[in-house]
Amino acid sequence: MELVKVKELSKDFGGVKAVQDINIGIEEHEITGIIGPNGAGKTTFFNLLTGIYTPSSGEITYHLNNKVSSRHLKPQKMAKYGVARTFQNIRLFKEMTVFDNVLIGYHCNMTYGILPSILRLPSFFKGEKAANEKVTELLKIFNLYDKKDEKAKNLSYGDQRKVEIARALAANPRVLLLDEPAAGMNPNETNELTKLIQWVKDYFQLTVVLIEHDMSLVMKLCDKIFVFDYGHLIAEGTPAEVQNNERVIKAYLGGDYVAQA
Ligand SMILES: Nc1ncnc2c1ncn2[C@@H]1O[C@H](COP(=O)(O)OP(=O)(O)OP(=O)(O)O)[C@@H](O)[C@H]1O
Repeated sequence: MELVKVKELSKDFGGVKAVQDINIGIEEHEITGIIGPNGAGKTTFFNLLTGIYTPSSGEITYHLNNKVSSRHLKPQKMAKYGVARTFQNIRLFKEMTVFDNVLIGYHCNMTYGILPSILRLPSFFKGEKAANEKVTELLKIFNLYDKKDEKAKNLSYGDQRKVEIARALAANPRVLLLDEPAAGMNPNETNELTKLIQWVKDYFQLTVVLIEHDMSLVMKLCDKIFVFDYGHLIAEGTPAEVQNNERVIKAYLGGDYVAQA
């Protein structure tokens, strides 16, 4: 079943056509990769998917609990719809602890309002307990529990990326969008992350969409790959299909990559 349908989607910035006439469907419970050279339009596409940008034309439709289409997409509403994301440039609260950074992701799940918090009503304590349990579970999954009281800024780059993913998962999403999750990671960290993404996808029954330049991660993880170049969709298919696509080889991967793959 298609969870996200993108129809004739375009985004212009003045004269720059960042995304042009994209038509794709994202299947539920699959890992979908968006790849392409620098400037191909991948991040712009994510920003359209999460309501940061409004399309110049075309439409995005999420088939979640309710049908949600482009004109209702707003960044602050995405978590409520069941869509969470991470960013290419890590956006943690650097002075806050690892635990509190992940806890923030949970806040949109809190069912009690401000009054129960102020009055310390039972619903407040119940909510706090559930939040603590969820954050603890996620930190253990990401092997970060020992670092829960560290300030985020003191963690390695790889660990900061994991905190960001854990924070996105704390919102209990159905769709997880990862913008270059392995950027800045060494090969061991990338390998660990590759396994983790697969694991959390299965465990939390997620639909994952990721942008990534690291081809080892993309080729191992993705069920389907869409290749962008100059804002256009130039190819789509399984990792094997995409690797052997002439247009992709020319535009992006290069002959060397195919030899390694
Ligand atoms: N806010 C903006 N204003 C003007 N131009 C923009 C804006 N955002 C992106 N662009 C332009 O749109 C094109 C696509 O950029 P985008 O960042 O989406 O590419 P990308 O595939 O994510 O690249 P990278 O892999 O380097 O992150 C580029 O030419 C970029 O300069």
